[in-house]
Amino acid sequence: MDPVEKNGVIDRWVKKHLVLYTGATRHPFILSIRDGTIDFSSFKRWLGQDYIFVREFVPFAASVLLKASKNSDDNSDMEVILSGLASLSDEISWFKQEAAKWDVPLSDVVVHKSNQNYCRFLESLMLPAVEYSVVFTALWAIETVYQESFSHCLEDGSKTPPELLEACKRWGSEGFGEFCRSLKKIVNRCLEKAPDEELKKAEVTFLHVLELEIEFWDMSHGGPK
Ligand SMILES: Cc1ncc(CNC=O)c(N)n1
Repeated sequence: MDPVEKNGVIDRWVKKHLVLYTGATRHPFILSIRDGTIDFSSFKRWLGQDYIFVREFVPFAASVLLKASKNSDDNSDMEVILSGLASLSDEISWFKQEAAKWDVPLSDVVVHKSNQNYCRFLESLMLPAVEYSVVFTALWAIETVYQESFSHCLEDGSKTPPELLEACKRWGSEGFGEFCRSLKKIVNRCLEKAPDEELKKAEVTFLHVLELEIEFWDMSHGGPK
């Protein structure tokens, strides 16, 4: 086995699509948090939209859990996803608390087009016919973009405003990093065994997540709409 093969499919894809990957994980929105120049109205816009996204993400994660219980050849997959679902329960409470702190009325957030597109994409992945390896690739990518983005705002030398540290720690912490590494191991295992056509589908799904994440950041970063 050559060293590239040994690293697994995911590392190969990240290398192959590094420009898009970096576009999602080092977006100007994130860089503005890290260098302290962020406009708080952008953060508030992100907060309201992401609360809506996360509420849609819960049934998606649950659909992956369901597929794990039926298709997985490793019964620890289910435990990993279940722990993710448990954190989402915490996360929803956090969003509500944070929104109150920032005076963002969650009940009347108007869903932005980019968010709607992303949620529609999640819905398409919830269909029973979509393969386990494909949905797991999406789950890994969605979580990892946030992990890589927010951990960047906690690194030495970052000037993240203290008001935003808690948000950054939610996804940038070591615990969430460990969770993402567990997801990556599972995806690599699934993809190693996937037939070529399924592998191609998973790669396209990965790229689609990156594009949707970039559009999500764009929406937060841009002017009021
Ligand atoms: C747009 C987007 N992508 C990924 C995440 C992280 N997953 C769950 O919280 C998120 N909250 N929002």
